[in-house]
This record gives sequence, structure tokens and C-alpha cells, in this order.
Amino acid sequence: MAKTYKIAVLPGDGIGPEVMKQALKVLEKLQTIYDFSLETEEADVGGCAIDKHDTPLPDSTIELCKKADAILFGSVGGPKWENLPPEKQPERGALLPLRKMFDLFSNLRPAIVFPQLADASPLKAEIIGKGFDILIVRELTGGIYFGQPKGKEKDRGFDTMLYTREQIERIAHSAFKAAEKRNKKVCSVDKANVLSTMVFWRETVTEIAKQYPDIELSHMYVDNAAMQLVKNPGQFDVLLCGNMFGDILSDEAAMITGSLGMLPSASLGEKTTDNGAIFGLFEPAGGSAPDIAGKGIANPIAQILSAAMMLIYGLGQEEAGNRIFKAVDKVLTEGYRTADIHSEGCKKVGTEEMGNLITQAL
Ligand SMILES: NC(=O)C1=CN([C@@H]2O[C@H](COP(=O)(O)OP(=O)(O)OC[C@H]3O[C@@H](n4cnc5c(N)ncnc54)[C@H](O)[C@@H]3O)[C@@H](O)[C@H]2O)C=CC1
Ligand SMILES: CC(C)CC(=O)C(=O)O
Ligand SMILES: [Mg+2]
Repeated sequence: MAKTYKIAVLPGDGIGPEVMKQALKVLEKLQTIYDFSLETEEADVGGCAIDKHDTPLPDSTIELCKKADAILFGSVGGPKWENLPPEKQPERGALLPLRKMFDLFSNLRPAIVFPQLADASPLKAEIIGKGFDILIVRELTGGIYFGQPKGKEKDRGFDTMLYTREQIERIAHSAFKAAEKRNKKVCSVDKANVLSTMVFWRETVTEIAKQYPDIELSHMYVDNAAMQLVKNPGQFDVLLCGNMFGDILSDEAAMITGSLGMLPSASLGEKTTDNGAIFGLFEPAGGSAPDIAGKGIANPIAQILSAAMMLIYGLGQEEAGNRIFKAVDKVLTEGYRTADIHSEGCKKVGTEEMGNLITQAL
């Protein structure tokens, strides 16, 4: 029998609603091709929720997410809300609590260079020419973003970097399992030369690696990893990172694929829904891009590929998800580009047109 999945759609702020509209178009079309349907319902989150409900994460939004098989998320935040008290801000009052509430500890961020976008990458052709396909596995519910105490006082500010054995073990398992389906290499990124948390991280990852004898494990300090990513990104397969290092390196990895607007993500936990889906939150790696919001020029590909990751990793509709990846590939091959990935000789299109082209190419 055809399955119906409930999707909580949270477009958020800035370019969020603009790119989300394109992803929904793609999902709409897919339902005419495949034997499943999606019941989508939108809710406010982030700055727009503050403006309407005086809170970045209204109870009604949480309730919708609890009933859903997946959350399709845009992005939150912007200058209008950045001077509010921390817990009232879109990022710390909505996005981080959502990740924590649903225990979405495993954030998968694939940085794959589409060969057609070699010109859009800031790296030299001889580096990018070798191609790369990296999966960043980022721990998402621990580390310095969540450790207590944290605070700002008159003359000092502080945060706590903390990881428990259990938190490191489960994200290490995510990385090793992902590597088993790929090129069987995990590079664990840390700062074990300075941070005690990271000494413990390295020891724990090394211990878990013994359960995966086919996987080659290496360790790299984060500063070197940032450098190696631009020197020779093709050396990496799976990069296993804590919360903050994964956040930073994934923006870097996105840019070397051509733009932050290209990188999707899946945030998964261990919960399976009544519908057999692995519950997750699917969102672009980038933010609300206030500098280009409202101009109709944002690249919707990261959001559209996040919908593809929702189908593949969450709903188990792998064929439909892969069809989106192929449609994006086709549109890029035909030479269409949004402004962020545009280069000479290509056809420049806006957000809406890129969404339409990918929908047609399905
Ligand atoms: N997941 C989320 O909701 C995230 C939210 N943020 C929030 O977003 C706001 C802006 O943060 P920024 O540091 O400026 O980071 P950002 O990721 O929003 O933008 C960085 C740069 O990348 C460009 N960019 C990002 N996505 C793009 C797209 N789809 N197409 C074309 N260009 C794109 C922007 O125009 C900007 O020049 C802040 O409030 C920040 O806290 C930042 C990162 C993630
Ligand atoms: C609020 C931030 C942690 C969001 C972000 O930059 C990210 O998840 O990449
Ligand atoms: Mg980030």
C-alpha cells in the first residue's frame, strides 16, 4: 500500500522561505512519479516566530514536529534578532533546542564536487580536477555548543567543551558505518594537542575503531584539516568531527564545491517513527543569508538536496531521493547557474527558475 508521510515544514527566515518553496515544488512533482505521498504542514520557527508569537520555537511548532516523520528545515536568524537575550534568539532558542529535543546527534554533510562546477570552486583546476566526495559526520547535540556552564558577565565570557564517552561512541559508530558504505576511510578531526576533551575524543574513537577492522582510521588536528581541505580535498572520505569543528569545516567544504548554497544535510537520531521512517531534520548547511534574502537570487540546490536526503536517509525512498540528485546534475550539465555558482558561458537564473528547471528535469 502507498505510504503517506507527515512532513513538518519549517522555512524560517531570510532565504529560508524562498528556497523551501523550490524544494516543496520538487517534492510535489515526485509524488506524481512514485507511489508515496507527503502530507506537508508549515509552521513558524526562528525570527519570524518571534515576530508572530514572541518565541522562536512555539509549542505548536514542537507539537507538529512530534507528530511528523521528518522535519524539513530552512534556516533561521538575522540581524533583526541578534541582540535579543541568547535563549530568545532564533539559533539558540529554536534550532539548537530542536536538535537536542529530538536527540539528532548525527549530522551528515556530504560535500561532493559536481564536475560541471569546477569553475565555481575557488580552488585551482588541478586540485579540483581530481574531484572529491567527502562526507562530514558532525556530532550535533554536544560539545562546546551545549556544554554548561556558559555565560557572559561584565568582564568575561565562557563556554564549556564537554563530551561524554557515550556521545563520542555513538557519533564514531555513525562515521564508521557511513565509511563502510563508502571508501572505508575515517579521518577523525580533533585538537588533542591542546584540549583535554579532544584527547578523550581521540582515545574513544580509537577504541571504537577496533570494531571496524576494515576501516582505515587516521587522526588530524583541526587546523591542519582546514589546510588539507584546500590543499588536497580528494584525500578525505569520511571526516568525523565534534560539533564546532564540523560546523566550521563544513562551510569550508561547501565552498570548495562551489558555494555554501550547494551543501545539504541530514540530522539523525535513533528514533524510528510508526511509519518506519528514521526521524530526522533535514536542512541546508548554510544560514539565512540576510545579504541576499528577498532578491530572488539564492541558490535553492542545498535545500532541494536536503529534501533528497530526507527521502534517502529518513523515509527510505532511496530511488526518489537519487532522482533529485540526478535532476540537479542534469540542470547543471545544461549550463544553468544561480549567481553564487555562475561562471562565464553559463546561463544565469534566479531561485525560482532554478527550482522550476530541477522540477522539470525529474
Ligand atoms: N541552520 C541555520 O539556520 C543557520 C543559521 N545561521 C544564521 O544565519 C544568519 C546569517 O549568517 P551568516 O554568517 O551570514 O551565514 P550564511 O550561511 O547565512 O551566509 C554566508 C554567505 O553564504 C551565502 N549563502 C548562504 N546560503 C546561500 C545560498 N543558498 N545561495 C547563495 N548564497 C548563499 C550568503 O549570501 C553569505 O554571503 C545568522 O543569523 C546566523 O546565525 C547560520 C548558519 C546556519
Ligand atoms: C546555529 C548554528 C550552530 C547553525 C550552524 O551554523 C550550523 O549548524 O551549521
Ligand atoms: Mg554552520
